[in-house]
Amino acid sequence: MRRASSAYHRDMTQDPASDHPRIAALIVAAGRGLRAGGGLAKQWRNLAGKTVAQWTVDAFDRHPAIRRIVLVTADDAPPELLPQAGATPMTRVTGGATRGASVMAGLSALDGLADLVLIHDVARPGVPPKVIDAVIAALADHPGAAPALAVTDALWRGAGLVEGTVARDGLWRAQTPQGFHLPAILAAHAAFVGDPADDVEVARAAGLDVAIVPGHEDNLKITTPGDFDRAARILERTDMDIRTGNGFDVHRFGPGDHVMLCGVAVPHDRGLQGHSDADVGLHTLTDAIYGALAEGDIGTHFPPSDPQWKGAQSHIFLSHAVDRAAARGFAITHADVTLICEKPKIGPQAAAMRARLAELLRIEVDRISVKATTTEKLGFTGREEGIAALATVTLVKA
Ligand SMILES: Nc1ccn([C@@H]2O[C@H](COP(=O)(O)OP(=O)(O)OP(=O)(O)O)[C@@H](O)[C@H]2O)c(=O)n1
Ligand SMILES: C[C@](O)(CO)[C@H](O)COP(=O)(O)O
Repeated sequence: MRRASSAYHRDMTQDPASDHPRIAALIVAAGRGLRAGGGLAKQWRNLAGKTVAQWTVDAFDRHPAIRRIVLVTADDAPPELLPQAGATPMTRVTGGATRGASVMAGLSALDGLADLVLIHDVARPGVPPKVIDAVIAALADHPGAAPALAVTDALWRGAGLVEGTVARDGLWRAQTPQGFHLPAILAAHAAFVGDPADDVEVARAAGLDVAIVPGHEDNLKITTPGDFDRAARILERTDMDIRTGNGFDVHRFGPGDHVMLCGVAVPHDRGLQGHSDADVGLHTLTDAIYGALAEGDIGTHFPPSDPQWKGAQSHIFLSHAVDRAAARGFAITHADVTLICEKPKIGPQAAAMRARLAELLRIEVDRISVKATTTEKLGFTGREEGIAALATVTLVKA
């Protein structure tokens, strides 16, 4: 049995002889969603900004272990609502009249192209990465693995009146993805007669052991109309992307009668030297934003070798970084700048600097901190040879 490893990389060789199993996600989306009502099948409906199917595809697309996605849909799936592929290759195949038939269509399309397959309901858009991780990890030791939650409420039998209580010990609420070694589950589905509740039933009928791994409440299946609101709340909560960037810069003193710091001209008996106006505070903040975006640094976007930036006002650089963040859907929620110098004194200028940074970052002034420190006469700032600056920014994409 080829062992699943935690060291998955999308750029691994596709060589079937590789030590790493090739893992595919099979997303079944050929159902009619009758219990959810609303006309349009539930997987094509909008949920917190994108279709249910797009959320589900994205959950597997961004999981680093998944090499390939097969999406199973009905022939009449609305073309304009089909999910877009991301970095992971995705193919679409036509499903059947039952869930089992749709799974079989997807498995057949994957034959020979994967070692492990994770079979997932499109109607579970909030599947957390750690649930996918747990299924994959368990496949190292078992031919099948599936997430589930222990039943915690009392269970009754009855209709209108309670007729009895059912022992809940050892009962589980089954979820997906249900993961298997592909050849084994393909053979199991091919041999199965009837309409299985899920792939675990098929696997067990073929004598395959299926390990139970921890499921998650966020992995709910949208089944009835009320599930849409619950799923939207989960996705809005879990899809937040919060980033921190840091920056550091130094400029040396030279001749002059002021220094530019955080966009404010501060009178001083020397100036700061640099290719631009040498505003060490703005440069540091700009680098922090590029860092949070993982888009290089100020030199990447404004090369010092380019004469057009000679003497440039540094707010141009900061505004570019702020525009990049906005274009990527990020809001800057906080910036903290520390200026390191013996002189000039920063305290009397800090309010003006915060106000200018609020304009440039386009956020409220109470989200901006400007502070200063000395190095106790130690080092190059202590000897008053230059000014150093540190910055930290927080970016949030909701
Ligand atoms: N012929 C079918 C039937 C179901 N499914 C998929 O299997 C999963 C099972 O979830 P379920 O809630 O039963 O979906 P539906 O069958 O669409 O819903 P309903 O039973 O309410 O019609 C869903 O992802 C559904 O799209 C499928 O691919 N092909
Ligand atoms: C596979 C499944 O999601 C496990 O919980 C479920 O059985 C499929 O949906 P259905 O509501 O039982 O049709």
